[in-house]
Amino acid sequence: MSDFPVCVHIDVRFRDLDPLGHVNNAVYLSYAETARVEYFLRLGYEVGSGNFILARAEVDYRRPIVLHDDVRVMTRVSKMGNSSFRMIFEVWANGELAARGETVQVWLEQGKPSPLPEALRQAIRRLESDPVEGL
Ligand SMILES: CC(C)(COP(=O)(O)OP(=O)(O)OC[C@H]1O[C@@H](n2cnc3c(N)ncnc32)[C@H](O)[C@@H]1OP(=O)(O)O)[C@@H](O)C(=O)NCCC(=O)NCCSC(=O)c1cc(O)c2ccccc2c1O
Repeated sequence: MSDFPVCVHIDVRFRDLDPLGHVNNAVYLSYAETARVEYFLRLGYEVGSGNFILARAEVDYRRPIVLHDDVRVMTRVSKMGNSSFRMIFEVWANGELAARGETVQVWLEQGKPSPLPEALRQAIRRLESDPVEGL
């Protein structure tokens, strides 16, 4: 199994649920976002001249999550491109895989896709213990 450098605990809120009592599908992306933001914080990388934007998100749903489940989300970088990089995430509920997915982030400078800064690559290299394709 991959080693994820970041794992966050999620408190499932009543408003996350659909009328059947399951966490709504769109909410999984906000859980993944919580882990992604924690990953960026852990990188300690100061965004200077540019910013990230999310270009793509996909999710495979494996089992429902309900209120009071013990939910954890893990994430890591899986592939570095030129101006983009991919992250995978897994959502676990009570020790079972509930969903996994992937997002693509693009680095923008003056609003245009630009080569990922070398300092960002180095920060990711420091945080990740497994090899990352393209890094
Ligand atoms: C995303 C765009 C800026 C792409 O613009 P454009 O199409 O002109 O770019 P290129 O064709 O040159 O591609 C550059 C680069 O990106 C890869 N790529 C582009 N689109 C995709 C895609 N759909 N899937 C996969 N990969 C894609 C492409 O392969 C190139 O990769 P290289 O590595 O080879 O260079 C433009 O389409 C755009 O602006 N789209 C709208 C984006 C948007 O509005 N997103 C939602 C809001 S942002 C957001 O929600 C967000 C969430 C977070 O959790 C964040 C967390 C932390 C920081 C920021 C966050 C954030 O912004």
